[in-house]
Amino acid sequence: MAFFASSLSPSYSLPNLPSKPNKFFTKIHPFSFLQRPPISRPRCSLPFQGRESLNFNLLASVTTADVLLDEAVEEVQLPKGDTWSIHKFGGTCVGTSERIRNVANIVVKDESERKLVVVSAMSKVTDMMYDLIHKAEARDDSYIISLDAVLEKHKSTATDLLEGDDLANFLARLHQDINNLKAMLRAIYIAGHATESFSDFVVGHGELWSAQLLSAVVRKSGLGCTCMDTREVLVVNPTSSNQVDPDYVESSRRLKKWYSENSSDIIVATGFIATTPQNIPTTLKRDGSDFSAAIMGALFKARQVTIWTDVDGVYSADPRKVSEAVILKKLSYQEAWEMSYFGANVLHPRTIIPVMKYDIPIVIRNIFNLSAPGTMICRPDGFENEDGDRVESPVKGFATIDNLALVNVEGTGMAGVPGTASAIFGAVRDVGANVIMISQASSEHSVCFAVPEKEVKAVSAALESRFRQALDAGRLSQIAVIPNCSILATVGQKMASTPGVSATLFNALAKANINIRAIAQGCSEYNVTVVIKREDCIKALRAVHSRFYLSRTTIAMGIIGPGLIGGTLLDQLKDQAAVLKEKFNIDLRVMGITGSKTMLLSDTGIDLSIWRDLQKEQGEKADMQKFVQHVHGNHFIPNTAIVDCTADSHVASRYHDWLRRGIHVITPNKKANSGPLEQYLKLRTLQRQSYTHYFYEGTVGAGLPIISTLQGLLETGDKILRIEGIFSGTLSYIFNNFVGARTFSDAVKEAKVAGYTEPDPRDDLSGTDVARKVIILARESGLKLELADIPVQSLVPEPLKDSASPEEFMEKLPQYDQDLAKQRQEAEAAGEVLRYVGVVDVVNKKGTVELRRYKKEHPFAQLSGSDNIIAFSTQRYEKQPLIVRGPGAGAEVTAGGVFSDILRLASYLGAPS
Ligand SMILES: NC(=O)C1=CN([C@@H]2O[C@H](COP(=O)(O)OP(=O)(O)OC[C@H]3O[C@@H](n4cnc5c(N)ncnc54)[C@H](OP(=O)(O)O)[C@@H]3O)[C@@H](O)[C@H]2O)C=CC1
Ligand SMILES: N[C@@H](CC=O)C(=O)O
Ligand code: NA
Repeated sequence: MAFFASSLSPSYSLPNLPSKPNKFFTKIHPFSFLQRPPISRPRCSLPFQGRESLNFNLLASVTTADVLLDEAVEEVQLPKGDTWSIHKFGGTCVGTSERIRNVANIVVKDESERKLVVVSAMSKVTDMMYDLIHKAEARDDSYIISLDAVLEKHKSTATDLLEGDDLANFLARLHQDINNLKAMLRAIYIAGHATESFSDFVVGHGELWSAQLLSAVVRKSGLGCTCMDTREVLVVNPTSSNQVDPDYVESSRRLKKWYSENSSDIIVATGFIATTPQNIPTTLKRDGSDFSAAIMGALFKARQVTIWTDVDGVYSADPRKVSEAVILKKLSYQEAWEMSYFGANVLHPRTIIPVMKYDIPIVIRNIFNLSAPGTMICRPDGFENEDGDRVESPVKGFATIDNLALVNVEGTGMAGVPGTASAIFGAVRDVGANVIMISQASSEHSVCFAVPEKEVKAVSAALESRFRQALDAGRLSQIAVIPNCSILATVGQKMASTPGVSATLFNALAKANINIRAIAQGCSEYNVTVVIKREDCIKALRAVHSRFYLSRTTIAMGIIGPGLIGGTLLDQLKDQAAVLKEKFNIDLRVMGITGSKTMLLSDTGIDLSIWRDLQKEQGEKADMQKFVQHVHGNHFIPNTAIVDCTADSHVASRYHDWLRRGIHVITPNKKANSGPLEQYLKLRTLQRQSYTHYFYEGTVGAGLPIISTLQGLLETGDKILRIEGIFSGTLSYIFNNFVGARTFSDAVKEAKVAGYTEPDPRDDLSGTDVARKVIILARESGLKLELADIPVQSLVPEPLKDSASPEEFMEKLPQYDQDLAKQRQEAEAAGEVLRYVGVVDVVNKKGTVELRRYKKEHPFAQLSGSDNIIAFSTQRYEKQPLIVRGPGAGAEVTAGGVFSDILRLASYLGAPS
C-alpha cells in the first residue's frame, strides 16, 4: 500500500476490491501486483519504433529467444503436430456480432483436426480502453461514461449472439469485469498516473471479451470449444528495445499444464496479452495478436498459421500507386521481412521468426473475400506453379519511401583513412537521425547516405561542425545535401543467383527516362535500392513493376490524325486489345486522339469501341501542347508513344522535342524523314543516342517490310548498291488498271476511293510521294540527299499544278486524259507497259523518279492492285536482287504496318515475344 500512501491525499479512499475474482483472473489477480513493485520499464506500451529498431529486434529475437524455442517445443506434449491449425482474427474481423458469427463459421468449417483461434479485441475497443486510462490519468470524470460505452458495446453484441445460460454467464462476467475496471480506473484517477502494468491490465479486457464471445458462439454449433486467457500460458520478458521476447521454456511448461486441465480440439485464445514470469499482465506490443498466433503456431508445431485480415494478401507494390499491382501468391520469410520494412501489408518480422523456425507457413487471407487464396509466407523451396514447374520470379515486389534527402560527403582526404565512416555516422547518430541507406564506391572518395528530409538539416550541421577542420584544410571538398529524393526498393530472394536482374531494373528506369542518384545492394541480394528524384518516384515504380511482368507492358498512346490510316489503326487496336493483354501482357492505352480541329482526352484510356462518338460528344478544341502534356504527363503509365498519322510537316517538326522528352514516336508520315537534311540528321542522331524509339516502317511500302529489311541488311554488314522499284501504291494501281476503255482519270479516281492516295492526290501524281520514299531509303543507306536533288517526272498536267483544292484537281483531271492515253498507246504498240519507278543509286549517290516503259514479261509489268515491288541489289544480293513485293498502300495494310511498329516498341520495352 506504500505505493498509494505516498500519492493520495487523506480524503481519497481506496477502491473496493472485488470479493471473488472471476475465472479469468484466478492466476493473475488484478491487484496481486499492486503489492509488488512494478518492473521498472518505460511507462507507455511501445508502438512501432521505426525501421532501425525493427531490424535490430529481428536480430535480437533470432539470437536469444529463438535458441530456447527448440527445446521448448519438444517439451509440450499436445496431440501430435500437423494436426493443429492456427487462425488469427484481427479487430475488424470481430468488429460486430455479424462478423463474430462469420468468424465462428470459418472456424467450424475448417477441416483441420484441431484448431487454435487467436482473437483481437473488437475493432476500436483497444482505443476505447486506452482512452479510459488517459481520461482517468487526466482526472477527467467522463471516463465513467466511456466505460459505460465499452460495457454497452459488449452487452449489445452478446445479446445479439447468445441466449439463455450462455448469455447470462457472459453478462455476469462482463459486469464483474466492468466493476473491477471501475475500481482500477478510480485508482488511476486518484494517482493521476497509470503504470504500464495497469494499462496493460485494463487494455487486455478487450481480448478477453472477444475470446469469450467467440468461444460461446462456436459452442453453439455443438462443437467443444475452450477459451484460453493467454496470460495463463504465454510468458514474455521485456527487451532493451522495448519489445518482448517469448520465454518458450516457461510458456510451454504452462501450456502443458493448461492443456491437461482444458483439453479441447478447438481453443479460442486471447491475442495481444501475455504475462511476465512474475505473473504481471503485459502485452506483446504492436501487432501483438499476430505475434501471439505465431508463438502459438510454434508451441503447437502447427501445420499452418492463417492471419485473417481485410485485404486479399500482400501486393507486389502499393496498389494505390500501381493500379496493376498483383497479389503475391507466395513470399519467402526473408522477402516478407523486406516488404514489411517498407510498410507493405505484411507481418511484422518478429511475427515470422517463431514459425519460420519450424517451416510453418503463414497465410494472409481476406475475411471479406473468401474466394481470394491470399498470400502464403513460407520456405522458398516450395514455390511451384499448378503444373509442378518451378516458376519463381526473381523479383517479388517493389516499394518506395518518400521525403528523403541524400547527404554526400566528398573529398580526397577520406580515401584510406580508417575511422572516416565511423566519424560520419557517429555525427549522424548524435543528432538522432535514422540512416535509411548508405552507398560508398570503393575509391572511398565519397560516402553518400539517405536520411528523412526532416532530419537532414541537423545532420548536415552536425557534419559541418564535425568536419570543419577537414573542410577548411581541403581534405573534404564538400558536404552536399540533395533534397527531394525517394527510395525505390526491389525485393526478391531469387535476385541473388539470378544474373541480369539489376540490369533489367536499371534498363527499365533508363527507358522511363529516370535518373538514378544512388544505388545500394547488400550482398544478401534480397533488396536493390535506388535513390531517385521524388517527382519520378511513381513513374519509376510503375516502370519497374511493369518491366518485371508483374503487370502488362503498358504504353500511353496519343494518336494524331484519326483520318483514314489513324482511324483504321484505332479500330485495329480495339479489335486486338484483348488478345494483346491476355497473350502478350501488352496494355496499349489510347489517352488522347487529336485532329487539326478537335481532340479527345482520357485519364484512363479511351473506349475504342466508341471513340468516334466520344470525339463528337466530348471533343474539345485541339491544342497540341495540351495534348502532348496530357498523354505524357500522366503518372500511371511508364511509357508514352505518339503516333502521327497526319501528312503534316508541322507535326513532324515536333518529333525531335518529343524524343528528347522520352516520348517514343511512330509514324507513316514521310515529312520528317524526307524534310530538310539537317533536321533529319539531328533527329536520327538524337534517336540513336537515347533509349527513346522512332519507328517509321509505314513511310515506304506501307505495311511491307521495306525499312526493316534495309536496316537488317545494313546492320548485318551488307553493302547496298541500288534500290529500285515501284514505290507508289497509287501509281501502281493506276498503271495496272489503265487498260482497255478505262481513262487515266478514272483510274486515279478509283485509287483515291480505295484509299491509296495521299490526302492530296497531286502528291502522288506529281511524283513527290515517290521522291520522298526514294529520299527516305537513300538517307537510310547513308546518302546525304535533299528532296530537291531528285529529278522527278510529274504526271500532273501543267495547268492543274496550281488548282485551289484536291477536289478541283480531281474535277478537272479528265480534261487532260489524252496526254497519258497517247503515251500508253505508244508503249502498247511496242509490246510494253508504263510503270512509274524510283531508283536509289547508292554507288553513284543519286536518286531518280520517272515514268518508264517495261516489256510485258518484266516483273514490274506483272503487278496487280496497289502492289509495290522493291528490289535491293547489294553486295550479298548482287546477281539476284532481294525483292519485296505486295500491296503498298491502303488503309488496312498501312494501319497494320503502324500497329506492327507499336508492337515492336512494346517488345523493345520488355513485352514477351
Ligand atoms: N493511304 C495510304 O495508303 C498510306 C498513307 N500513308 C501516310 O499516312 C498518313 C495519313 O494518311 P491518310 O490517313 O490517308 O490521311 P487523311 O487525310 O485521311 O487523314 C489525315 C488526318 O490528319 C489530321 N491532321 C492533319 N493535319 C493535322 C494537324 N496539323 N494536327 C492534327 N491533325 C492533323 C486530319 O485531321 P482533320 O481532319 O481534323 O484535319 C486527319 O485526321 C499520311 O502521312 C500518308 O502519307 C502512308 C502509307 C500508306
Ligand atoms: N499514297 C501513297 C501511300 C503510301 O505511302 C501511295 O500511293 O503509295
Ligand atoms: Na513499309
